[in-house]
Amino acid sequence: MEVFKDYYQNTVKFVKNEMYFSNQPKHVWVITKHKGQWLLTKHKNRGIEFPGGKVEQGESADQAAIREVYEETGGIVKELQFVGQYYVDGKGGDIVKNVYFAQIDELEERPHYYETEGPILLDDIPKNVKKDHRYSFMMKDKVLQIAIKEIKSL
Ligand SMILES: Nc1nc2c([nH]c(=O)n2[C@H]2C[C@H](O)[C@@H](COP(=O)(O)OP(=O)(O)OP(=O)(O)O)O2)c(=O)[nH]1
Repeated sequence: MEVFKDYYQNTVKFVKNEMYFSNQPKHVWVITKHKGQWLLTKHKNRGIEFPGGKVEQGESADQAAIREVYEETGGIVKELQFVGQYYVDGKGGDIVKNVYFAQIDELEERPHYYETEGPILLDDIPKNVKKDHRYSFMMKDKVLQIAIKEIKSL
């Protein structure tokens, strides 16, 4: 287990490859790649981040991951790989979130992208992402680093 502080100084506990905290997590986050580029979205309030959101009633976490990627980027998930799960007792209460990696083949243009402004493609995630106000708080803690390290080893 890796334990660290998030952007808001809340303690995050991350466990790789295992649904350690809950087998019915309520949140998902998906690190996505499209043709060699990172595929992100621009949340209207939080800024640039990988797609994700809440698991809806009657939906599995995996289904939510595929749906959120499509809603927020237009990306059609070809393959979804589970990376790990984390727990944070954060602002707004305690949450458990599944983190995935998804390879996207096809990017469909959509009339709207829910609470986001749609897809953002990047060759690289900037090194100074923590200090860059254009990026969401979700991009500013160790979850991203752990996930990217795991993805490179897949
Ligand atoms: N690292 C961290 N994450 C947090 C904290 N509090 C908190 O709600 N989160 C996560 C859970 C959610 O993914 C996100 C809050 O977003 P939200 O409630 O607006 O929901 P969302 O946009 O992700 O979901 P959706 O409406 O697209 O379904 O941030 C916290 O204190 N630290």
